[in-house]
Amino acid sequence: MQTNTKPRQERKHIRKTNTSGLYSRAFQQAFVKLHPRNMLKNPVMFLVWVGTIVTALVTIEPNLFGTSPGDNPRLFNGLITIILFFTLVFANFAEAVAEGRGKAQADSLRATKSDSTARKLLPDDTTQEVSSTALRRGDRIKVISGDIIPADGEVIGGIASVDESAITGESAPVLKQPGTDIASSVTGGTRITSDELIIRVTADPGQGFIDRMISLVEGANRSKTPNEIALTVLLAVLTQVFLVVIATLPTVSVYVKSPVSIAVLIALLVALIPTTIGGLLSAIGIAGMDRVAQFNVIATSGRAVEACGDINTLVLDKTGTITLGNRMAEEFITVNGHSAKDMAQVALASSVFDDTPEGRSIVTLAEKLGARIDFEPNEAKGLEFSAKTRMSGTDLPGGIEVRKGAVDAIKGFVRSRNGKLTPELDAAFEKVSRLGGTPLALCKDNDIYGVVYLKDIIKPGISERFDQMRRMGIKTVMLTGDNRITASVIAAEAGVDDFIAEATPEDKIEVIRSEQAQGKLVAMTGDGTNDAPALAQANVGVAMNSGTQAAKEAANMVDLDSDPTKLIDIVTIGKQLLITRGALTTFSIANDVAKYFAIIPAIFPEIGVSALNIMGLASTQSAILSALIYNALIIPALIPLALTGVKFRALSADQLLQRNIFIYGFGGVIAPFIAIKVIDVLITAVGLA
Ligand SMILES: Nc1ncnc2c1ncn2[C@@H]1O[C@H](COP(=O)(O)OP(=O)(O)OP(=O)(O)O)[C@@H](O)[C@H]1O
Ligand SMILES: [K+]
Ligand SMILES: [Mg+2]
Repeated sequence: MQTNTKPRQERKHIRKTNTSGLYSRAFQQAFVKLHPRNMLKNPVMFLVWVGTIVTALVTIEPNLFGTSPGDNPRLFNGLITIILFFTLVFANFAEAVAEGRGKAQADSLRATKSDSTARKLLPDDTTQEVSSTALRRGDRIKVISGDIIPADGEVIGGIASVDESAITGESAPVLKQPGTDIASSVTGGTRITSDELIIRVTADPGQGFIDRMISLVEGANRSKTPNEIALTVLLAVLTQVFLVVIATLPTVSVYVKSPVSIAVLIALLVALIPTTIGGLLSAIGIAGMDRVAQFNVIATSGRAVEACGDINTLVLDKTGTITLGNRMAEEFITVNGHSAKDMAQVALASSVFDDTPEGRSIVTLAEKLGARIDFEPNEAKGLEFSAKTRMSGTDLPGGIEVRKGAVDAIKGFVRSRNGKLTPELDAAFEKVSRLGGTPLALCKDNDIYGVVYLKDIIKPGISERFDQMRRMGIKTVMLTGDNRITASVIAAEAGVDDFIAEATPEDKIEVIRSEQAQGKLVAMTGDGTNDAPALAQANVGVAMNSGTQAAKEAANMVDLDSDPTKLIDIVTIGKQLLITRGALTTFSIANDVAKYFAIIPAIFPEIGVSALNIMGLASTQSAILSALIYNALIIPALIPLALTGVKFRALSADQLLQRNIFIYGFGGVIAPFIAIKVIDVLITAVGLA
């Protein structure tokens, strides 16, 4: 087996979104989002919202809820109100920036959509000009070179090249023709660049692929993911606990003769409840979907992206996913005393009707070796390759049957016609298999002529990717229709954990089910109609954009670049999303330690808790304001991290947890001590407190 030693070509396809004006629009949105209907969705921030209103009231009338202590309660309460207000604005800003990136992408997609006129084919095959919005599922339309295809559909006539760059960003035109699974589906909004096509419309207006993409990247129907809901509930419970604790403080404070004003209580509450993660939570989720979109993958829901982070098992095809997949006939190995010329002749006859890349490469090699068609093609009949029979071939005039296919399939064919099998055949089969190639046996009636060596190459860099997966605790399973020896050679070289050889399409769904029965979450890629049930069964199913409509509908993600290895990148993004959320939650809660040390001694200076005043803050007021200012500023400070995700390393879940607790837990305790002290010095210097 030869492998390419060139470094792996990075096929990143990061989509560029126009970010000019993104921040100013997000800043405006941050104010719009202050509407109570919006704030209610986030219990932690809603409490801050209520607190802001109360502090605003005691700014206007300091004695509204009992007397406010201090020299100038109005100034102090006013400062608290401003800081709380900005805490809300910063949290909304985080969400708006995350949403804004998706909106920019939606706008660029929308630009590809235009209400054009379409040529609808009437039952008598004459054409009628109609508006593209009048087209319905089932209509037949004609598109000619230069047209924007007005709707999603299946090609039922003609052959033409189509520029799909509007959705894939890839400028090379794609050939479209009827019949073939892959090449017969077209997407509305793409442009036909040659010839003409007859298309059967498969989507009503507004329901097409681009329409769905727009609403997805816009987050129009984004709903919270299960993990996000769980965390929201946890944060709400934590918030309630602090609320109860703070509510008992006035009683305590009367007892220790150190009255605490309502504004101070609210400041203390806001400092202690998890506003950092509460403010960044939805931004983290939106950014995760957005990162997937930047990889040119469209996810149908945030849930799907998040599920990627929990994946235990990755099911991958061999041909085209782990290997480059353009299997070419490399060599004909003759058996049973047949000459090379005779074998080439039979190989050509077996493949003239075989339209697969394998079939075409066999024709090319046979012709190179001098073979020529020596029968009347109109009197012969082609037998298409199927993954079930694992054979293809031609019925020649005069009842002669020429077949090629998987060696055991051809052996079965020959045996059923009382042909003889020789050890020579097994030797040729083994030779090709041990090279990691696909051996195809070739026969004419019951006589075996030899073995065709279909050569394939493992994608450069793929074994490093599998190593990465293993370190993350993800099991990789390779599925192939190929024989056991070839499968084991490729599996060993690529470094997958497990493989299944001689797999039928049904085996795929079986593998997924059995992994799921053990409580595993499974991800897979696929493109054919065959794959649709397996894509639906998998927890994460990624369909290739080049695939059939059925596969795309069954999947929860569509890869616009049709690159099966993208699944590995998506899993990484999902993991990163979960890790980012965990890290920022840890950080947010660890922050409380420092805020506690800053505020409690400041509130109760009389009763000796000043022993806690290890920070040596200037005054009660300065301590409270410093803690609150830190609490507000930490949100925008962490927006970049929330949007890009914490730096990702391929480690097991346990190692990652340890590492993150160390960095974000320990860092979360230390950072506010320093920051609050610095803010205290600054605001004292400018005379604010
Ligand atoms: N055009 C063809 N004509 C005859 N036999 C073929 C042809 N293409 C493939 N085969 C045989 O059928 C087997 C099954 O093919 P199938 O496409 O299901 O699996 P595969 O391509 O080998 O594996 P993978 O699951 O990685 O795609 C192949 O291993 C090969 O032996
Ligand atoms: K807080
Ligand atoms: Mg295949």
